[in-house]
Amino acid sequence: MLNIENLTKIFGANTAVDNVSIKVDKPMMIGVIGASGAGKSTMLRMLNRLEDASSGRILFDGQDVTSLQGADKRRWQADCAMIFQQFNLVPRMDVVSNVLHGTLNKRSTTATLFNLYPTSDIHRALDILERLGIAGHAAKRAEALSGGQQQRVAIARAVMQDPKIVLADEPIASLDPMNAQIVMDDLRRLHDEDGRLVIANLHTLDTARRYCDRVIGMRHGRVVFDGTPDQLTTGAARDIYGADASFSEAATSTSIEALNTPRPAAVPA
Ligand SMILES: Nc1ncnc2c1ncn2[C@@H]1O[C@H](COP(=O)(O)OP(=O)(O)OP(=O)(O)O)[C@@H](O)[C@H]1O
Repeated sequence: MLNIENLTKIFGANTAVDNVSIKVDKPMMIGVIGASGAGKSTMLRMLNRLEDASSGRILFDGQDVTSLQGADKRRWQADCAMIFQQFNLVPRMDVVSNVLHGTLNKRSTTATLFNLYPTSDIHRALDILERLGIAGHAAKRAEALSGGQQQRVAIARAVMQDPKIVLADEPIASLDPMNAQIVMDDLRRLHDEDGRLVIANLHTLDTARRYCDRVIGMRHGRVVFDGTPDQLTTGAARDIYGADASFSEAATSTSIEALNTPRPAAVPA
């Protein structure tokens, strides 16, 4: 379904993403790991066309999305929802309106300017918030919510887009361990329950191992590991992070509970 071919991004003298090729045959949850500056964000941003590739192609269901322009590009961006570390909500706007923003790319400018949403969309937004356990906050301003709750609103906004791919760029990097777990559980549900392809940049090995079906390791812009969580040994991690023999997994770990514990259901806010 997704075929990344020889994707490269050059910023001046710096090659941020260097000839990356990745093939994804079916929806799954993919974690991308690597040291700071490895090129993880740049790759994700090229996928949803926030950044243009210097060379290479991204094919989705056979269509080259790297060459899309205008309305076609916006349609692709709607199909390819993005979740950011800092949530990127409109802070003074209420939660349900933030979620309704997920339909922006599919609506006319007039409807958007006058904040006109069909009742069916409002009901859908409330249903999504309900499913994520935060419907009780629907009328509050986004800025009044905790970080974890805001990230769940961002996930709800992504679901509202009904995307084919959900991209998450360090979605839990600003959260405490408990909220990080709730957010990761929600992202996992977008694959398990909705069958979506989810690709998340993660800064901790244990999270990638625990939640992902496939892990891609990047170093200096290149893919240096592509395998299952089981194959992600300490040695493989050392190659990804470029650490010497003293490499400690703890340095890339969060305090999210120990590996292999059953995932609890998301708890309501
Ligand atoms: N807009 C830009 N202009 C110039 N250089 C950039 C730009 N965006 C990223 N870079 C550079 O590209 C390289 C890869 O950055 P990127 O943010 O993709 O890495 P990352 O793996 O996501 O790191 P982090 O985990 O710190 O976010 C870095 O050297 C970075 O400085």
